[in-house]
Amino acid sequence: MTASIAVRVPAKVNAQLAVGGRRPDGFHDLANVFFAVGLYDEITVTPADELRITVEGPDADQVPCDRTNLAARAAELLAARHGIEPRVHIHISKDIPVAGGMAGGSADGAGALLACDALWGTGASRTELLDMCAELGSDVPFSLVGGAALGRGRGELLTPLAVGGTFHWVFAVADGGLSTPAVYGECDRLRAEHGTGATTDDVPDPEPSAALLSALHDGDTTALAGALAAGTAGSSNDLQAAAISLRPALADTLRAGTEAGALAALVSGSGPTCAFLAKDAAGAEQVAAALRASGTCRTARVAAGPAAGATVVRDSRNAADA
Ligand SMILES: C[C@](O)(CO)[C@H](O)COP(=O)(O)OP(=O)(O)OC[C@H]1O[C@@H](n2ccc(N)nc2=O)[C@H](O)[C@@H]1O
Ligand SMILES: Nc1ncnc2c1ncn2[C@@H]1O[C@H](COP(=O)(O)OP(=O)(O)OP(=O)(O)O)[C@@H](O)[C@H]1O
Repeated sequence: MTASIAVRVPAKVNAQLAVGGRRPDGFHDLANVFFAVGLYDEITVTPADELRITVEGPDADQVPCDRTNLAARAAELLAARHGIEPRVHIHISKDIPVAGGMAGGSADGAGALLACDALWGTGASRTELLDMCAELGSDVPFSLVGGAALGRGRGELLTPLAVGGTFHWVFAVADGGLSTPAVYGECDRLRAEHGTGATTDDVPDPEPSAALLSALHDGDTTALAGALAAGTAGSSNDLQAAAISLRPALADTLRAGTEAGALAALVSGSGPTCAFLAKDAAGAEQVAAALRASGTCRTARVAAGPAAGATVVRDSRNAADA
């Protein structure tokens, strides 16, 4: 039987994204409260003559199938570290919106790393995997660990967070993505325009919100809704103003979700996906239906969390699949 391993990896929303000044290396220090939700990409690896990527799913045409794909870069990185050739076919079944601020590419990078490590028997430790994830991108370590975590540094230095319940979210998926560097750049531009300066000398160090962390810890949806709306300009996401500046129609999407009964509305990470917190599963379905009917987004998806991180779900070398 051909060996084949499949890994499932969740999307994320940033419950808080406090953005510090631009560092000399171009990145921004963050207090990034990552929260994994139950929307998944599945990455399947099988031995092949050479590295090959295929993608299926509604947005597959927007995903590169060359070596710029984060999954291909992950396989090459792992192979280079172990002095082997990355002879693997990586198939991505994509359900996470592309360039949507939900770490879809990062999920594929983390998933490919875990799957190839199992396929090749390279036996990387958790620390080595996390180190390679950080090399691939700031969001990639969280895609591996999932759950909820506070990300410091550029987001790669993770501390797991305890979450005391299930939270129900709705995600309004936009037509077309937003470039993450462009949104950070717009955040810097807006800060400079408002006379605050944009570098680490000018902007206070980002700090996690105590109220938000305790709402997560207590599983308290009402308290979390309050904390999501409590940051700069009415959002816990410091990139929200920049995303709206680049895509003004996002303000209409946020309003439509709020009018539909969402407890809180915010841009997910660098956007353009908008995230809405709902009271419960039925409330989430209701907000999603209203958003779909509002004409302010391409579609709306419901997802609960926290969701587990990258997980092997099929291994043809084992009799029992997960
Ligand atoms: C917006 C978030 O999704 C929130 O979790 C992340 O901060 C983005 O993480 P990512 O997509 O993994 O980003 P990376 O691939 O590491 O970096 C892409 C680009 O985003 C900008 N970037 C990213 C992370 C960070 N802390 N500061 C930044 O300024 C930089 O211009 C960088 O060149
Ligand atoms: N496996 C991948 N899946 C999706 N996009 C990829 C992948 N590999 C590389 N890319 C490129 O990365 C860009 C950003 O895609 P991605 O879906 O990761 O964005 P994102 O969800 O906004 O990321 P983040 O939330 O981490 O900032 C895409 O436009 C695409 O060109």
